[in-house]
Amino acid sequence: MTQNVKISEIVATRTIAEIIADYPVVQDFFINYNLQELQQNLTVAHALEKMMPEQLAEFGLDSFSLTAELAKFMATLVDNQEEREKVQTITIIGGRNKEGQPEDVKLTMTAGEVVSIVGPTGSGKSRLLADIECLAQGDTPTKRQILINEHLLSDEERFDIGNKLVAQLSQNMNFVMDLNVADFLAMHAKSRLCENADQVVERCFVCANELAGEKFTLDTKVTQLSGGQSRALMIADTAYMSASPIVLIDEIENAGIDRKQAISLLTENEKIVLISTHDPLLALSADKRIVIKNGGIHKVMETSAEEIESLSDIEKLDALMLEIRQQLRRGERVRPLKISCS
Ligand SMILES: Nc1ncnc2c1ncn2[C@@H]1O[C@H](COP(=O)(O)OP(=O)(O)OP(=O)(O)O)[C@@H](O)[C@H]1O
Repeated sequence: MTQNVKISEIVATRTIAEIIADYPVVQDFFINYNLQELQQNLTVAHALEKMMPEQLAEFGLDSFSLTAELAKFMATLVDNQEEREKVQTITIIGGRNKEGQPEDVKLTMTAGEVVSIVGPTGSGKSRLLADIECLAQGDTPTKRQILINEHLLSDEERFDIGNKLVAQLSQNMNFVMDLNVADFLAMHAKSRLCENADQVVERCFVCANELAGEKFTLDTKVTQLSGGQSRALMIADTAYMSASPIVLIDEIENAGIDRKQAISLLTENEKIVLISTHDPLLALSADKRIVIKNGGIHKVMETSAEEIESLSDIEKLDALMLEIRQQLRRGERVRPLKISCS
């Protein structure tokens, strides 16, 4: 409420130029209503007075309702920003494993932390990600609770903020809209109120192509992208356009993309990143790992100094496997290997 009063005051008293200086995305609001010609040295109300009423009537608006629309737009902008900035920690409070035994865990993850989730196939890794995605409150099969900043969320908060807090990159991504890559990215940039949308779209495209094995163009239809290319596109999209402070990744390893680069991209900007994985390189690149067994959190382990040291050897092994994969893909014979085990 106080926030909305403050925004109304800003809209009523500041010039358009001043508002745009503080909230650059507001420029897009005026472009949407074809009002880019408004005199920027005036307040919104004064600038609108100087316009032909027909111009606004085209959108079924008058000066009063347009000012109210702008205040609403700015309030949403500020609310979203504040909610994201507010997330310092997420906490998992244990529930029950598949046999109904208690999961004796309270695990808190802080902004900037990368946590991997490991465990046998079918053990419950994706379930844990799903619990975080829906901000579970004891109402999923695991009976876990997820706290934000150490607080239980009310139903209203949970459904109101869930979508804004969590970005999910799942195993199977199917695009349903038949847009090309350029339009798809532009649509996302717009709906997420990105500043400098054109630049962000370009950056996403270049980055997605760096991550993906096979190149694609801005004209490629998203429905024609391969699994790996779609994954790469969505990783770049999440990294550059999503302001969600929590990123959940379900098995990135089979996508044929540069996983290390993908993770370092996603871990920029103080996000909390959780990755379910069977890949040793990814598991050990995290700050800690959650070990899942029989549907429950069995252990939480910090990545040790020794494990970090062995990462460079694991990377060499990984590069070797990649090279073998490439040879197979190119239709070549796999060259003899010379491996020494210590
Ligand atoms: N604590 C639990 N209580 C009840 N059901 C559970 C629990 N944990 C997981 N499950 C269920 O077990 C099934 C397998 O779990 P899930 O798909 O999360 O496994 P996974 O480790 O991600 O497997 P994969 O490595 O093959 O992707 C799912 O149906 C899930 O809902």
